[in-house]
This record gives sequence, C-alpha cells and structure tokens, in this order.
Amino acid sequence: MKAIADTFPALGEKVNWFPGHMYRALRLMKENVDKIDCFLEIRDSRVPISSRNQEFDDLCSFHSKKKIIIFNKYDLSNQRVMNNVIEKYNRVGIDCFAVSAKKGTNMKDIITQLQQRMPAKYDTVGTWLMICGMPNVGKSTIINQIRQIAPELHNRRAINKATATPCTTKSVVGVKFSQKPLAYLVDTPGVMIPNIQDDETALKLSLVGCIKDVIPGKEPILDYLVWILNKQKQQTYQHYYGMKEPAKTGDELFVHVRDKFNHYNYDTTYDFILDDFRTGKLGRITMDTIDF
Ligand SMILES: Nc1nc2c(ncn2[C@@H]2O[C@H](COP(=O)(O)OP(=O)(O)OP(=O)(O)O)[C@@H](O)[C@H]2O)c(=O)[nH]1
Repeated sequence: MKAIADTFPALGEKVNWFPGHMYRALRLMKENVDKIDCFLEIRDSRVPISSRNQEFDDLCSFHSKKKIIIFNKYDLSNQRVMNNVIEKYNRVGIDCFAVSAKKGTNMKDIITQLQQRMPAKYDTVGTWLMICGMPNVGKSTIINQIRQIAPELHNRRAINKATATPCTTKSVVGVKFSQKPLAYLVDTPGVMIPNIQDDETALKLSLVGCIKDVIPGKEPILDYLVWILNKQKQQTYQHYYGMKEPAKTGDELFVHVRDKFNHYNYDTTYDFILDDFRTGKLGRITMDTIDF
C-alpha cells in the first residue's frame, strides 16, 4: 500500500469569509439577545468542534444566556466519535445532543427535550430559543422538522425552504413550535467565524459546505478530503469508485473518477466527488477529535 502523507497540502493564503450580511446578522443577534432565553447552537456532526462559533459563546456568556448545542447531520458522522464528544461535553456541563434532521433521528422527542431543558419563566410570554450556527449546518431543516412534528400547531407547512447553498436565510424569523407550554424558535442566518485560525479548519468547514467551495478552491478541498479519509482509514471511496488501492492525493482520485465516468469538464469531477462525500456515499466520518 502507498504511504499516506503526514500532512495535507497547505493553502497558499489564509481563508477569510465574513461577508457583510453575516456581520449584519451578528449585529441583529446582539440587538435581539435580550428577548431570548436560550441559544440553540446547531453544529455539524462531521466537524463538531470546528463548526463552533466563538462569537455565539461570547454572546451567551456576556448576556448570561443558556446554550444548548444540537449536533445535526448525525447520519453522516462517525457515531462512536460523536457519542464520545457528547459524553465529554456533558461531563463538563455542556448541554448537547445529536440529531439528524433529514433522516428524523432523535427528532421525535426534540420538542419534549427542549421543553424539559428550558421551561418557560412566564406562561404568557413563553420560552424564546434562538437558533444559530454556521451556514449550511441545517438550521432551516431543523426548524421545518420541528414545525412538522409540533403536536399543537395547525399550520405545519414548512416555512423555510432548505437548500444546499450556504447563507440562504437572510432575515430573522420567529416560529411558534409549542402552544402549551408556549415556545418560539427564532431563526438566524448562518454566521461564519470572522477569523479562521488555520488551514485545516478552513478546509474542514469547506468540505462540509459551511464555506463556499470557491473560497479555498475545489482542488485543495479534494486534497484534504483524500488525506483525511486515508488518515482515518475510511477508505470506502476506494471500493465505491473501484480503485485497486487508496489514492495518495486528491489529484489521483480526480484522474481516476474523471476517466472512469468520462467527465470532460474539470468542475464536473470535483462536484461529483464532493457531492458523493457530502451525501454520505463515501462513508460516515467525524473529522474533529476532542482533547479534554
Ligand atoms: N444528510 C443530512 N443532510 C442534512 C441534514 N440536515 C440538513 N441537511 C441538508 O443540509 C443542507 C443545508 O440545510 P439547511 O437547513 O438549508 O441549512 P441552514 O443552516 O439553514 O443553511 P443557511 O441558510 O445557508 O445558513 C440541505 O441540503 C439539507 O437537506 C441532516 O441531518 N442530514
């Protein structure tokens, strides 16, 4: 078997993606924080640590608000690693649980869980939960699912169309999801970290779709994908694409897939592989490790 490189190819320059609407979204969150009882931070289970946004933590601690973390896309993650992350978080007093909004995993009792964790201070006002998270982590899908399963609501129509493009939620919306006790969800647009510390975090976040592909470029994202899959010995891709042995680089996988499927367009091959990864065809993976 070919040797796996110790590290992935570095990016030429630092990735920074914090467009104006994210800045405005953060400002709006700060303005509305007093109306909120609790933050519901949605993270991606494939990057449970990297999809943390320090800005939300700062907001919570500054305004003494409770925070519950929901690790979404559990169906695409490594279950063993994720259960370990949740156990460790719970041990240090961080309230969190995992769901798959798309598959419905753990979604049935999400309303009960939220009602139990955040009982309303005043019955007439109800509990106000602000959903926050990076782009594309599944905020709209979660809200839609909660609306669909909310037992006491008449209008269960999905209010936000879930899309695969980051940052489609551009305005703040309040949604009643429980009548007795009264409870609301406040949706917010996806907000990235203003300063991404390192290449690896940027590439992980791009791989799961929190950052647009064009920002770091598809080539380094694929290089990183091959590297992390090999590093974690998650070589489902080898069999999936009918390779004799694991690819050593992104380029090797690119050439194999391009020739196998007769792609003659550069972007088609990249999109094809990245989409296979993002929809779980190349196996379940959690890229972060927790070190406490
Ligand atoms: N496999 C899987 N896909 C999911 C899950 N939840 C959401 N998705 C998909 O992830 C993509 C993004 O979901 P959205 O709900 O639009 O994400 P968002 O956080 O609201 O995105 P922004 O509005 O851009 O901030 C869509 O293609 C969803 O179908 C999940 O639990 N599992």
